[in-house]
Amino acid sequence: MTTSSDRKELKAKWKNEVEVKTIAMQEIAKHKTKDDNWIIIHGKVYDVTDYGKDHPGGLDILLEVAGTDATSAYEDVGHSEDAAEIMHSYLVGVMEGASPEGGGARKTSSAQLTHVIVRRHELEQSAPQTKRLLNLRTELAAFAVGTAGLTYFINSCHLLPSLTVSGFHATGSQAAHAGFTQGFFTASAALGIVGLAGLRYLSNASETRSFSSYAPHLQSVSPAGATFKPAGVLKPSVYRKFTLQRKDELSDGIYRFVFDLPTKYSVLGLPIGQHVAMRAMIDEHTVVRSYTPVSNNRDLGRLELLIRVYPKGLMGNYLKNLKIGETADIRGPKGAMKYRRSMCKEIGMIGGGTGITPLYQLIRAICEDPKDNTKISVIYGNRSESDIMLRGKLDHYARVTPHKFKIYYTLDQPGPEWTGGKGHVTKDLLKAKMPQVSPDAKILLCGPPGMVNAMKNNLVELGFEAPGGVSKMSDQIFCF
Ligand code: HEM
Repeated sequence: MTTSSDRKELKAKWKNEVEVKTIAMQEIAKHKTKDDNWIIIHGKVYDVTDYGKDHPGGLDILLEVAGTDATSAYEDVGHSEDAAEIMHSYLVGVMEGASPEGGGARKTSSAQLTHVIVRRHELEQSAPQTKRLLNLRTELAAFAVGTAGLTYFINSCHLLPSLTVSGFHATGSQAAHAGFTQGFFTASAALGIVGLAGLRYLSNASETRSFSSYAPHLQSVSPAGATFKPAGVLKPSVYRKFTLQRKDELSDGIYRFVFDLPTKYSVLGLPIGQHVAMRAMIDEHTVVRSYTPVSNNRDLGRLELLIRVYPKGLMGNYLKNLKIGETADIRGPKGAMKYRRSMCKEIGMIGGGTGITPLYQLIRAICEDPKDNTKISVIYGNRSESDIMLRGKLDHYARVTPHKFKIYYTLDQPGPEWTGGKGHVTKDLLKAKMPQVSPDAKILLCGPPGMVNAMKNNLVELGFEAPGGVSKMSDQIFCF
């Protein structure tokens, strides 16, 4: 972990390093091999040849962008501050034509841009309206309270009757006038109170315009909330501490870890399809792993992870040994997938082992959303029956929403009683279980790299478009 003094040192170093040479694009483009890999991020040139083997995202992904501007790919991943600091040590120059801050080469993904525009639009629209409503509400409240108070005062002092009866020997018209005045004040008070209640109702209703303007405990209205990015507790580039509330071993090696969010009404703020990164110091090394929670924004106050703990798995064992009440560093959301309702008509999913967790996020969102009619077909492969994760939930969705969700389990080592699929996922099985190639169909893959690569090749042979090295929402075959 980098301390604040390390950070200061790095910043000072960085200041000097800004004076580095300017490099032309033609020159940068020549460094595009495993043994000589330069990339551009925000207008700065980095030699990542030596970093490849240590890169938590893998060497291959850095090779995909070798010799090119990798800014948008880098930004799409949602790297942490740590990544930005590590990067400084690999700086070799500034791209010719880039601004001193590197802003010239900075690209903002269209998704981010849309988000900012929508937010600004919402603010412009709603702020004056809310202000107007507030002013009106205050004025009416003052009027109502004032008139009600005056009426009460007049009535309680019997001021009007005494005026009419004793002092002035009221005439018929004076008595009528007093009655009118009393009636006027009473009616004004009543109207003021009714008006106030009406305005309160209207301004509450206006809050439904923007998801983020709800009080947190009102935010999780439906799984469709996933199409927004609610103001959750996660921070994309800063790790926050979350306290372990419980851990259970569900079956051999599969653990559930439940972390508390800051309050019991807090919303995690994870768009469907995205994941979180967890960081820990293990044997003096910083270890970072990505996990997709099985809880979502509807599960207020908690973050739930389902993890297979392998005997040598660093983070799995770290979590297994974490005590209740201790904290873990988590940041997010991360990842290129942000599911939107009815993003396509059919989704095929192929999951292997723990790779079911990101797929499950989408399955849950779609099956629990009556307005989402996307059809999902899943092939879920495991070694043995006891390795199948989330089986109860998956079978439940297949039972209650059979018109949109089908699942086919296959095992490498099935027991004698097993009636599902056996062995590896073949091209024939893909043909039988996955959607046909169409612009309205997507295939999502998540599992061990061997499985993912084999599936990619088979699907491409079946006619699906081959994806690039860095996953994009627009890919027909999307790899988590
Ligand atoms: C000098 C440049 C880079 C540095 C220092 C760097 C560093 C890191 C670090 C520290 C992580 C762990 C997570 C975090 O703390 O953010 C990470 C993850 C990752 N990085 Fe990079 N990175 C670089 C460039 C890139 C580029 C150009 C790409 C894409 C083409 C990329 C793709 C990824 C991916 C996919 C992950 C894994 C994310 C996950 O597991 O959720 N990185 N990187």
